[in-house]
Parts: sequence; C-alpha cells; structure tokens
Amino acid sequence: MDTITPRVYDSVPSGESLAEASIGLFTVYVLTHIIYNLYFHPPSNFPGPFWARSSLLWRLYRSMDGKFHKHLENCHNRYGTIIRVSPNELSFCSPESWTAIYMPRNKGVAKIPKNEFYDMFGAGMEVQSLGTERDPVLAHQKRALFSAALSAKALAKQETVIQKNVDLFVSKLGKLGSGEEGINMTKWFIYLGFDIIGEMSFGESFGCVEREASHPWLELMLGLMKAVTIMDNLRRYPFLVKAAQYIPSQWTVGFRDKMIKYSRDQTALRPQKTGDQNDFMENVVGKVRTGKVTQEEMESHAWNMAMAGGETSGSAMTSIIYFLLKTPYPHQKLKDEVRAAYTEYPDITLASTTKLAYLNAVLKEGMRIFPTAPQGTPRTSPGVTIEGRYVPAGTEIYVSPWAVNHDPRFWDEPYAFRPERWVDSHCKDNKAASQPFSLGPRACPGKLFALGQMALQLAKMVYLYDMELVNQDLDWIEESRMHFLW
Ligand code: HEM
Repeated sequence: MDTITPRVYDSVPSGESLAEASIGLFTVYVLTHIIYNLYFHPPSNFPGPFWARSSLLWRLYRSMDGKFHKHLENCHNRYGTIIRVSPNELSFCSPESWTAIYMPRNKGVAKIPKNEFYDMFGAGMEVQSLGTERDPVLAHQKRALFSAALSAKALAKQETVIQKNVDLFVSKLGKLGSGEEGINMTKWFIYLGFDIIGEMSFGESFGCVEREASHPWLELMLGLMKAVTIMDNLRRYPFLVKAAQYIPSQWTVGFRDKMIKYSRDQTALRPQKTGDQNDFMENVVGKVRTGKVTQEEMESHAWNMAMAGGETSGSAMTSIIYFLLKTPYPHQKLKDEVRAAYTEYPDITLASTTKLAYLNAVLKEGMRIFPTAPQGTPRTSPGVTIEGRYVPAGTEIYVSPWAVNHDPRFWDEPYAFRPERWVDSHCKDNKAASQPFSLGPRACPGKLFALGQMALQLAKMVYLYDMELVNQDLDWIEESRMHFLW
C-alpha cells in the first residue's frame, strides 16, 4: 500500500515576495486601467492631455490650485472645442454646445439631466431643493413653486426690500470708503448680496451691512465651496469616496451641516409670519400651511435660494466694479449716462435702470469677462450628438464658461473690458457664447432679481460717488482663485 507523504513546504512566502507580488498586481491594474481609459472607455476618441485621458491625475492636480478655469481654457486653445478633462468627463467651448447641452426639453422638462455633482449639495436634506433636484420632472414641478415669486411682477413688489438694503449699503460706502485706504469692496458686496438674499429666503436679513461685520453663515458658505472642489474630485472613484470618510468632517460635510442647521432654525419660524412678506418663500409657505408642501421641503428650498443667490450677486458686482474702475473710458461713459438720466438720487428705481442701455451693457460685459459661475455645471449625456460628435450615454458634459467667454473665435480681444460690444450693432462678437445665467429649463430662475438689484446698486453708486481703485496694480484675473465659485 502506498503511503502518502504530506508535502510540507519548507518556506512560507516572505514579506518581501508578498510586497513584490502586490506591486506587480498594482502595476498591472494601473496599466490596464490606463489602457482602458485611453483606448476603450466610451468617450476615448475625444482629445485632451495624456494624463486627463488616461486617469484622474490631471483633473486632481489642475482643479485644486484655484485656476481650473484657466487650465481648461489653455486646453481648449490647444485641443479645440471639445476636450477630455478626465476619462469620463468632457468640457465644451462653443455657443452651439450651450444650446445642445442645456436647452433640450420636452414639455418644459429637461432632457439632459444634472449629474451626481449636485448630490453633494443636497445630501444633508431629506427632500431635494429646486437647485439640487436631479429628476427633471420633479425639478420642473419645484420650479413652478417659484415662478410667481421670481417674476417681473413680483420683483416690482420686492423693490422696497432691495432699495432699503442698497441705500444702507451706499450710505456706508460714503461713510467708510472716503479715506485714503478706501474700502474692501469684495467683502462689502458679499455682505449686501447675502443681506438681501437672507431677507428674501429666510425672512430675515443677515444684518452684515448694518453691523459692518460678517455672519457665520457666510463664512460657512465660502468654506463649503473649497470642500466642494475636493469632493467633486473624490466622488469620481469609489475607493476615494471611501477614503473621504477619513477627511475631518469640518473640511467637508461639516460646513454643509452647520449651514443647514442655521437654515432650518431660521425657516422654522417663517410659516408663523403672516402679512405681506413679498419674499421668495410666500407661495411655498402657503402650501406648507395647507399641507401640500412639507416643512422639510420648504427648508430645503430656502437654503438653496440663499446659497444660489447671495455669493453670486455679490461676487458679480465686485468684478464689475473692478473692471469699471480699471478702465477709464467705460467708467466715464457710465457716469455720463447715469448722471444725465436722473436729477435726484431717489429717482433711481428698478424700472428706470432697465432703460439705461450702457449700464446694462456694463453688467453684461462684467459677467462675460469674469463669469460669476466660472466652472461648468455638469450634466449626464443620455447619448447625444453635440458639435457633430456623438457623446456616449453616461459621459459627464458641460460648457466651460471661462473658456468660451475668452475664446478669440467668438470675441474680439476677449480680455478687453469693452461694454460697447453689447450696444454696438456693428459688433461681430458671437454674444451667444456668454451665458452667465445658463440656458434652458434649469437656467437661473433668479436672473431678473439678480440683474435688477445689480443695476440698482451700480446706478446708485455711480450717481453719488466718484470712485477709484486704491491699488492700481491689482490684477484681478491673475490674483483671483476659483473653487466652483470665486
Ligand atoms: C449674478 C447673479 C447670479 C448668477 C450669475 C447666477 C447663475 C446661475 C447659473 C449659471 C445657474 C445654473 C446652475 C446649474 O445649472 O447648476 C443658476 C441656477 C440657479 N440660481 Fe442663479 N445666479 C445668480 C443669482 C441668483 C439669485 C439672486 C437667485 C435667487 C433668487 C438664484 C437662484 C438660483 C437657483 C434656485 C438655481 C437652480 C435652478 C435649477 O436648478 O433649476 N440665482 N444660477
């Protein structure tokens, strides 16, 4: 009978060989991944830098220094209208792509939906707000809740709130800004933007202009934008999402959760306020009282409105004032227009500013040269043809506003601040390239409100004051940093 001799291995794998095997396996994984991304990934036939086409490295590296918009512009200049920013992500740069990505709709409902990016904002809420709702049908219904509050008719009623806040702001500027050292307009426009939006969304101003000081909510909001840039990178790889759990929460969702708590506390009291509030929430509050909309949904909308409308209006005005003060001819021309139009400061109303052609051209040019929302707002391709190229289903797509607003194919001297472009009928610029409020069913519903208050601020400041830049050497474009917003 044969005997079975057990085979005993005289050695187990050493730590060294295990490490070698792991490195080998990892190398094979990385190489396979790179080859897949370069040659087999659905959007692999679009151009871009090698590390953008092959991995997430280009995106991770380029999005963190606050100059992502410039890096994308450089890439578009080099590779053309469509570039691959990461394996599954395409940036577009043309007026046609604005229409192709953001306009398609069926009975008012968007055909190309928002992508997972918006979940980062909406994750702290049980019901999604108008801005974070990705389901196109639900988003359409949620927009309807605000159509009356954000209409031209409502704006006329909201004028009292805007005028009161702008007047206080303008008088503070006169008091605090007349010295040699001037006044920090970035800070003050943000104060004003948030005071107005706070009153319209939470039923109560943040009181920053009055107190001449910031409010914790503003600081949280500004901090959140940096966290968004980090999360926007991490969400693209499941293992990085796992790793994100180890990032201290105060850098990521901590900001958001504190903001949400404040919003909940503020909004909780809103249904008890009766009488004509004339704010954005009037209709929604009525529906909460009758049980048609939940308290949670109302809080979600109020938070979203405040976030979407405060920083944007403030930062738009800061850059507009900078370019105006940096460029003497448009500044003088604007002064002439405004001072000729009014005999007294109280004559300056929302309705009258809409007739100031040059002033409105200044606003448009300011938002072209320095788009308030400089980073592309992402959508998921359902499988569509854009710019004559088929974009496979599942690909992340967007227009890069900075790149398209500075593309010499569409603008003569794109880096020149020239409001004349918008009033000169002979100007050959392709103005459809600049869409500061986006387009289509998910375009900014606060556009009228934003433009109205900005026109009023600008007219009142220019009417009353002769302004100048304290630091003439300030290079706004060079020194600004962008993390989703500025
Ligand atoms: C200069 C000021 C503003 C600019 C440049 C601006 C720009 C934009 C842009 C580009 C979008 C589209 C975002 C996307 O597709 O993800 C947007 C959406 C939105 N904006 Fe504004 N905005 C401004 C002011 C306001 C104001 C004052 C409000 C509030 C009244 C507001 C409320 C919203 C909301 C709720 C959305 C989401 C709409 C949706 O998803 O259907 N915005 N805004």
